[in-house]
Amino acid sequence: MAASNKSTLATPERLYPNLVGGVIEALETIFGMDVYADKAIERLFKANRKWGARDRAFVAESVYEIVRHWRLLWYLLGENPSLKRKKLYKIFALYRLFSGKWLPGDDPKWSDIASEWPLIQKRLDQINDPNIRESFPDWLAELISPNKEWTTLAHTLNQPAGLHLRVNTLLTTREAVIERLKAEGVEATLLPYSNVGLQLSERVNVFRLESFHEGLYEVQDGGSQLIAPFLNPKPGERVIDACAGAGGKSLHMAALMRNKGQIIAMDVEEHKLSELRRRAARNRVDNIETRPIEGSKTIKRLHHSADKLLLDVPCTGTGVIRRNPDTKWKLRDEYFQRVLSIQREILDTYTDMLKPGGTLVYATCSLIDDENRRQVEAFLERKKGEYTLITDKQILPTELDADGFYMALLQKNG
Ligand SMILES: C[S@@+](CC[C@H](N)C(=O)[O-])C[C@H]1O[C@@H](n2cnc3c(N)ncnc32)[C@H](O)[C@@H]1O
Repeated sequence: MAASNKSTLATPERLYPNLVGGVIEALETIFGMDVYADKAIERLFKANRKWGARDRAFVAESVYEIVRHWRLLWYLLGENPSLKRKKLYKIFALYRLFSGKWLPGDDPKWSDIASEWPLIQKRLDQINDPNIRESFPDWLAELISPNKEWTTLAHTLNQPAGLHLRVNTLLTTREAVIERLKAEGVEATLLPYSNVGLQLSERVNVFRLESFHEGLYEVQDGGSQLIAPFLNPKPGERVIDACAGAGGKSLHMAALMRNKGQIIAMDVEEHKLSELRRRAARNRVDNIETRPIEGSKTIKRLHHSADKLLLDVPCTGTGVIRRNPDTKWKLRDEYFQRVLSIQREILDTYTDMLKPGGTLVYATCSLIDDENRRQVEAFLERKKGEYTLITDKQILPTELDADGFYMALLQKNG
């Protein structure tokens, strides 16, 4: 957080106590009850239906910014993190001052923080450690930072992410969608690095637009839009998307395949596949068949059946920290180890579904090498010459306006 006088949102004329109270309540839920920020905010909004768009934006922005800079704010205060209300109000006030936002100076609630400001500024000037400055736990920074410009990357991961769309080329073109959005009052421009991508000039709720309900586009980060073309599925092929979730990449592959051939979209969570079916109907995609994974039999039945295979595996989500800043505080080593072992198992067993000579993409939204290149190298070694790594790529938010992704293209030798 750079001290600045600019707020991305209109600052309310007053700091309404109920809104500030909402921010505090959300922080208590996030840190005290281990609830993700988006869910905590959703809950808060449901309980306060009278809040208007501006109120909601104020609460959401304040909560996200405080979560992003949680370590730094407590460091500046010179105290250990606490969930005591009084302390949280102090953290809120510090966040306002620090980001150059207006704080009512004559309110006694904020007076002590205002008097501590010179000391706080001194502490700030003396920080040399990027993990404190950019608020990352040391253990996580150690995992992400090797071979990367850490200071810049950590800073970039604290910038709110933009809103990207993937245009459904089965129904329309990027240019036509730009025009359509304009008529609906939304400004969009071409996303330079994805030939189906658009970026919106401001965050708007596109889900309420008619153009969205017509299936003309999906909300999908630009980095994520690079994964389906990396596998390059062709019309008429049989493709398996083994960790399809709600189908962001299945739908993209269907468009690349011109709706011809077959995509088998699998996941261990059936509710995600039912969301995928809803999205497919909206996108007028009819070459996707969903199949829940109920055990090893589901995989065995598809032995040697796919021309192409996408393994978009569960991961730590460290590439999407811009969107989910609480990952920094919620991620535990135990979960990290579990995810590594699930990835290993998916690689070892799901690759049986690929035909000899077929290609697969292993992908994560992680910035940690253990989940990425190292995971792939270990797989190649275990499989002793059965597979060849064709190429791999790490997308960094410092290089593209995108979330962080890793993708590796492998061939099953014939
Ligand atoms: C990164 S997400 C997939 C996102 C999705 N491909 C998309 O583009 O929207 C990983 C998915 O893997 C699923 N998953 C977790 N464990 C799995 C397993 N053992 N086999 C298959 N899928 C699994 C999760 O439910 C989650 O939907």
